[in-house]
Amino acid sequence: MRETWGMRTAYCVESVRGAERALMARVPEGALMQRAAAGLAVACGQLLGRVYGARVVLLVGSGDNGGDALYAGARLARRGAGVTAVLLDPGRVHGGGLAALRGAGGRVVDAVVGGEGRSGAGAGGGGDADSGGAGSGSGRGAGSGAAGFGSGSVGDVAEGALAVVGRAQLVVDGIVGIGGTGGLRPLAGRLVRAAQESGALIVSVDLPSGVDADTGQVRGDAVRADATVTFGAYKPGLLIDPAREHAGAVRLVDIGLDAELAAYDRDLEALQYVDVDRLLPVPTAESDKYRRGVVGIVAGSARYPGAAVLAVAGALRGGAGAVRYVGPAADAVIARFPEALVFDGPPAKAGRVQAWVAGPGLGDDAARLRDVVDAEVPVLIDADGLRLVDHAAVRARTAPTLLTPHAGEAAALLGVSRAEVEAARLDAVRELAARYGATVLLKGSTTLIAAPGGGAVRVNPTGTSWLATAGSGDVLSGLAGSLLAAGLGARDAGSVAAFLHGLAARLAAEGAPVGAQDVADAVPLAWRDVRG
Ligand SMILES: NC(=O)C1=CN([C@@H]2O[C@H](COP(=O)(O)OP(=O)(O)OC[C@H]3O[C@@H](n4cnc5c(N)ncnc54)[C@H](O)[C@@H]3O)[C@@H](O)[C@H]2O)[C@@H](O)CC1
Ligand SMILES: Nc1ncnc2c1ncn2[C@@H]1O[C@H](COP(=O)(O)OP(=O)(O)O)[C@@H](O)[C@H]1O
Ligand SMILES: [K+]
Repeated sequence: MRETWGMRTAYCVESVRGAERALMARVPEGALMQRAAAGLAVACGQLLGRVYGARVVLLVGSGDNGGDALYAGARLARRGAGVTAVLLDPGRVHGGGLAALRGAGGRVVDAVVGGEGRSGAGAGGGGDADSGGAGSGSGRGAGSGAAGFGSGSVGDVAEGALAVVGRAQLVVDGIVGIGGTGGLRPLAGRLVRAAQESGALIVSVDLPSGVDADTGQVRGDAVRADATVTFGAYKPGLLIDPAREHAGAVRLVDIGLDAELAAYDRDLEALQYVDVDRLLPVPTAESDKYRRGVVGIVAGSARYPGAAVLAVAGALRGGAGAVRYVGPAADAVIARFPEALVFDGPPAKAGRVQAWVAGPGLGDDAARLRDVVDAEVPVLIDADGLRLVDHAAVRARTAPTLLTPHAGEAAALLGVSRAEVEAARLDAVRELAARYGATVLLKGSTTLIAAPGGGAVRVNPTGTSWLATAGSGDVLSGLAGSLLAAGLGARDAGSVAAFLHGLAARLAAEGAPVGAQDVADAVPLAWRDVRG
C-alpha cells in the first residue's frame, strides 16, 4: 500500500530509553505500559478476528516486555478470550501485569517443572486487577529467579506449558524486548519451537525475542513472528535483515514518545514516497540537457558488454539530460540506445560530464577508472571498479564519492567474510563509509546507505528478492549516477535510486522472475508511481 506520510525513523535502545525516562517523568506511573498494552491488545484482536473464545497464550519473560504481554492478555481476557500466561522465570515476573491477568480471569502456568508454588499457577489466583500489583515502579514480583529462564535446562520444561502452547491460536511473545541480549535461551527456545510447530499466529511484543534491537543481528535462536507490535519508535533491528525477517508485519504503537525523541539523533531513516517525490529531479521551462546533467558511464568490456548496456539503461531513466558512454561496448550501447553519446577514448577527453559511474563489467581497465577517480565531479564506483580502485585515491577525493558494493565486495574491502557482512550490515556500511571517506550503498536483502560523516543511515524500504538477478546492480549504478549528475547529493542519489530500483522491480516482477532489463524498463513506472 502506498504510504503518503514522511520519513520513517528508527532509534537505538539507548535513545528510546532516554526518551522514555523523560516522558515517564511527565505522565502518571504505569501510563506508558498501559498505552503499549492497549495497542498490543488491539493488534492481537485484529489478527484473531474474533476475540471471544479465542485461545491466547502469553510467553512471559522477566522484564517489562512480559509486563506488556500480561496487561494486553488481561484486556483480551476481559473481551472473552481464554488467556494463559506461561511464566519463563516464575520468580521474576511483572507483578502488576500478573495481578491484572489473574483479575481478568486469565490462567497462569510455569514453564519449568516444580515452579508452580512460587507463581501460584492455575486458574484464578486472585490479585487486584489493574491495580499495579506490588505498586512499585516496575511492579516486578520479588524472587530468587534462580530456576527457570536463565538457567533452566531444556529437560525442565513443564509438559503442561508445552501442551498449552500447542493448543494456542495466538501466541504473544513477551519473552524479551529492548532489554534482551543474545539469542533465546534453551527453555524459551523450546517453547517458541512448540509455538512455531503448532501453527499458531505469533505476535512479538516490541521486538521478536532473540534479535538484536540496535543492529539487526541474530546471534542464536530467535522468534519468527507473523507480526510485531513495537512501541514509541522503530528500532533498527526491525528494519534490517536478518532480524527484520523475523519481525513479520511491523506495527508501530504511538505511546507519546515523539516529542522526547526529537532530542536524540536518529540511527536509521527510510525515505517514503513523499520524501522521494520531493527529491526527484524534474525539468523546468529553463532546463536544457546540460542543466539537467550529463552522466558518464565507464563500464563494460569485451567480455561483459551487457553491463555497459544495463548501466546506460539505468542512467537513461534517472533524470540526467544526457548519457555519455565511454568504453569498448559502444556498438552494443548504440544498438540498444541510439540516444546515448558514445566515445572509446579516455574519460578525461570524453567531453562534459557532471557525474561519473565507473565499474560495472569493467574487467581490468584500471586506466579509465583512474581518470574518473581523478575527476573533480561526483563519482560512483561499483563492481570491478571497487576491486581495482586505489583506496588512497578514493579517500583523497574532494567531490562526492558513492561506493555501491554488494556484501561480497564489501567483505573484500573490509577484509572480512561475506557472512560477517551479511550478519552485521549496519556495522559494515558505517565502517566502510568511515574508512573510505565516501558515501556507501551496501546492496542486498536490506540496502543501506551511510554517509562518511556519520549521521542517520538510510535503509531502503522498497525492493524484492526477485532483484537478486544478474545485472540488476548495473542498472542501479546507472540510475544512481544519473541522479548524481542531476544534482542530488550522494546520500540522496543512492537512496532515491535504491527506492526507484526496488519499486521498479516490484512493479516488473509481480511475483514472477524478472531480468535486469525488465527492471530498467519499469523505472519510469516507479517514477510515475512516486509522482502520482
Ligand atoms: N522503553 C519504553 O519506552 C517502553 C518499554 N516498554 C516495554 O519494556 C520493554 C523493556 O523492558 P525491560 O527493560 O524490562 O527489558 P526486557 O523485558 O526486554 O528484558 C528483561 C530482562 O530479560 C533478561 N534477558 C536479557 N536477555 C535475555 C535473553 N536472551 N533470554 C532471556 N532473558 C534475557 C534480563 O534479565 C533482562 O533484564 C520494552 O521492550 C517494551 O516491551 C513498554 O512497556 C512501554 C514503554
Ligand atoms: N535477497 C535480496 N532481496 C532484495 N534485493 C536483493 C537481494 N539480493 C540482491 N538484491 C538487490 O539486487 C541488486 C543486485 O546487485 P548486484 O549484487 O550488484 O548484482 P549484479 O552485479 O549482477 O548486477 C541490488 O540492487 C541488490 O540490493
Ligand atoms: K518480545
